[in-house]
Amino acid sequence: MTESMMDSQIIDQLNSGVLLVDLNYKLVHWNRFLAVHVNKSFNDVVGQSIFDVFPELPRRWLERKLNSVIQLGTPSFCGWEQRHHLFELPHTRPISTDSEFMAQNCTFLPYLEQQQLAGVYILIEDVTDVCHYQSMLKATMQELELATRIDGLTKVYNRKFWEESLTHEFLRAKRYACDMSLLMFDLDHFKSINDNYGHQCGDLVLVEAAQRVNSLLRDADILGRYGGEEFAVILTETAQFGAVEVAERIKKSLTATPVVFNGKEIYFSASIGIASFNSEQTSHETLIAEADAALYRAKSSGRNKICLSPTLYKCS
Ligand SMILES: Nc1nc2c(ncn2[C@@H]2O[C@H](COP(=O)(O)OP(=O)(O)OP(=O)(O)O)[C@@H](O)[C@H]2O)c(=O)[nH]1
Repeated sequence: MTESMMDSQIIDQLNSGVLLVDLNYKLVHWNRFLAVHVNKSFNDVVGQSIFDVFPELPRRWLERKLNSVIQLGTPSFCGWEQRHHLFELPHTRPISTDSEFMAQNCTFLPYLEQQQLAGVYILIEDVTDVCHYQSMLKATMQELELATRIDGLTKVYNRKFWEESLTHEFLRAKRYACDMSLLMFDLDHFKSINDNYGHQCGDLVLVEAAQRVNSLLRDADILGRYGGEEFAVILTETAQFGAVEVAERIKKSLTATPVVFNGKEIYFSASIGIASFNSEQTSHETLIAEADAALYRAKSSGRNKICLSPTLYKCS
């Protein structure tokens, strides 16, 4: 057995495509893997241009690639992350993937005959599994990243992310002298809802309150769960007057209809504190402290009220 016969037997056993083109891009050889996946025997295609056999190939790009291998005599590579596939070969994996075609890593190697460059070998490696698992990993990472920002119960932002956002918005407002307001609201007598109807009912009220408020806000506003039954909203580009309007809407929406739990109607309300950005405030914490003080006044003046910071506005 000659060395070249052994080579071609090994090449035929490979679980990757091996294809040889001459300097005019005509097919000189391909292995069994390709014959199976293209569903054509080598004899059907020998001597034909690679671009006729695979009309889907990006001709200009591939010609440039092959030319550089021919001219420089050095290998080249195209991974699936750059191009998912070059050749439209079906994949045979029993997994659902994003594409009906096999994801490929393609390597281009100079082919020498008697020390002379005579063509280019193209190795086609099936990386459908790698591509699939990478996509799954990416999706999971994105979900995880989202989970670190979201409150598990109410699905609004958690306190950590919300406070980071406030830091950012505060700096922006200070730098560009923008309007910005903060609403902090706390459900009234929430303990008695838990005590009278159970924690599941309390949870339902929290979820419903968050949803109602979220539906009233602009896309640029940032709603977060600050703690237990306390929420906070950053109203970007919103001065005090606008913030009062939003607070009135929230107050109305929360009290308008009850939550129904086990056939019982549970009415609920919230007390709301408002603080607006001004250039004398030194940090976002000042703003929180002012909104919190206003919320405290809303509670102590009877609940289901809106109060502004500082005390220049009477609670309504
Ligand atoms: N169901 C439920 N209850 C919660 C959750 N987080 C905090 N709480 C409850 O919320 C209640 C808050 O009670 P308080 O701080 O006394 O406030 P309140 O009863 O709303 O009274 P005011 O705020 O003064 O109107 C406590 O009973 C907490 O256990 C939660 O995620 N789910």
